[in-house]
Amino acid sequence: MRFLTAGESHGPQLTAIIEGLPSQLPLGKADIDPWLRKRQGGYGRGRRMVIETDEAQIMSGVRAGRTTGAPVTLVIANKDHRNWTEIMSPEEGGEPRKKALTDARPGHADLAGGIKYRHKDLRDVLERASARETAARVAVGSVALKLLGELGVQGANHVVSLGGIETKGGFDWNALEAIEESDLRTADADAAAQMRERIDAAKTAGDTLGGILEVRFRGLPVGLGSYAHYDRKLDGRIAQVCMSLQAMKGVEIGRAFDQARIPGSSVHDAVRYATDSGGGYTRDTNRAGGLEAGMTNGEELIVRVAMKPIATLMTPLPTVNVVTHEASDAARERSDTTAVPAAGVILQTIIGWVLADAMLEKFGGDTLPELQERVAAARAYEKAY
Ligand SMILES: Cc1cc2nc3c(=O)[nH]c(=O)nc-3n(C[C@H](O)[C@H](O)[C@H](O)COP(=O)(O)O)c2cc1C
Ligand SMILES: C=C(O[C@@H]1CC(C(=O)O)=C[C@@H](OP(=O)(O)O)[C@H]1O)C(=O)O
Repeated sequence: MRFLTAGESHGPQLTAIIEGLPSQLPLGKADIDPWLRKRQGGYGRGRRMVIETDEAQIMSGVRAGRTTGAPVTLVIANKDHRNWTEIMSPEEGGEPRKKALTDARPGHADLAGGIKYRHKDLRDVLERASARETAARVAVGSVALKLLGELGVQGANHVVSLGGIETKGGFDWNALEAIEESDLRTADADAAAQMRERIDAAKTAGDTLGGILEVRFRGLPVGLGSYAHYDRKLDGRIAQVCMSLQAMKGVEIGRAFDQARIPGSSVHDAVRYATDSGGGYTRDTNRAGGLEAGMTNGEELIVRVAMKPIATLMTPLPTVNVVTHEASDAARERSDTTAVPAAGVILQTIIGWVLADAMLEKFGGDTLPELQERVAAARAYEKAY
């Protein structure tokens, strides 16, 4: 499978085209829109999220609630565009240049992007660098999650820490409802209350906060990805999509950074075979986070990602005006104080894409029923092996 997205933050719409989906996959707005709404949520987001109520229009590739095998086109309107029609107009004219953004924000794409594409109005950079683009990626990823669901794979995401406040108790699949109900995507209500206070304080100070997200998937068959070549290794492919998400600066599988400090006997997962309960391999622990040698090993996939604090500061850092070269304060654009909870939602959907793609690679199939048959056969083989 492959996909492309297009669209600017304040342009008319975001567009995504997915190619290579099997036919006969039940698919409708109801599979996509809840993910778009979740991505907009979370305590600490800015006023843009009040303007937008994201929903996807399915423009091709689906008829009567099922994929046909043709490319699927998804469109998400930017409601805010009506306030930016002149500034964003593709026509040549004065308006965009009059309001040029020239005070490059440290931590954002502005300066390097301006030099790279030779823009002096840094809006030409930020419009596409903006994480608004992630609405399109989430729409695409939600389709992947739908496919995974049909193949018996379930995902989850939660906030591990935000602004230095750690959640306690780890992750529990039984706590999914509490996570979904929390505006900080954690079942730890005490930590959430502290996070809210810290976000309020950061906002008052004109500052911003980052955090750590965890994404999990269970029900994955053994052997997605491969050890045979670097670009087929699933850990590398997962890290790529995570790192390509705006503001993500670190990825670990399992608890890799802690494990780097302790001996192997406390890191690797002992193997058993369950002769008494219908067969199948089990592990005493899952410290590897479900991946060995670039392949799923049948255990739960655990990915953790570090998000840096938002770059746009209302109490700005010193910068330089790229037209006059004079010292100035970094541009103050409307902005989020934190987007950590939203990032968990995005990460789950985009990792879901990698997993769905790896499923299709291993099992093939032009249609969902063929894929389902092959996955079922692989699961039986895994147990008996
Ligand atoms: C959901 C989400 C929302 C974001 N909102 C903002 C924002 O309001 N203001 C901002 O400066 N950066 C925001 N960012 C981060 C920037 O887009 C990002 O830092 C920038 O594109 C530079 O890329 P890099 O941080 O990956 O180096 C957001 C990121 C995500 C994932
Ligand atoms: C629009 C979204 O996020 C935006 C991401 C973003 C950035 O610089 O990345 C900057 C802000 O843009 P605006 O100035 O329009 O409020 C965020 O709101 C979104 O997530 O849908």
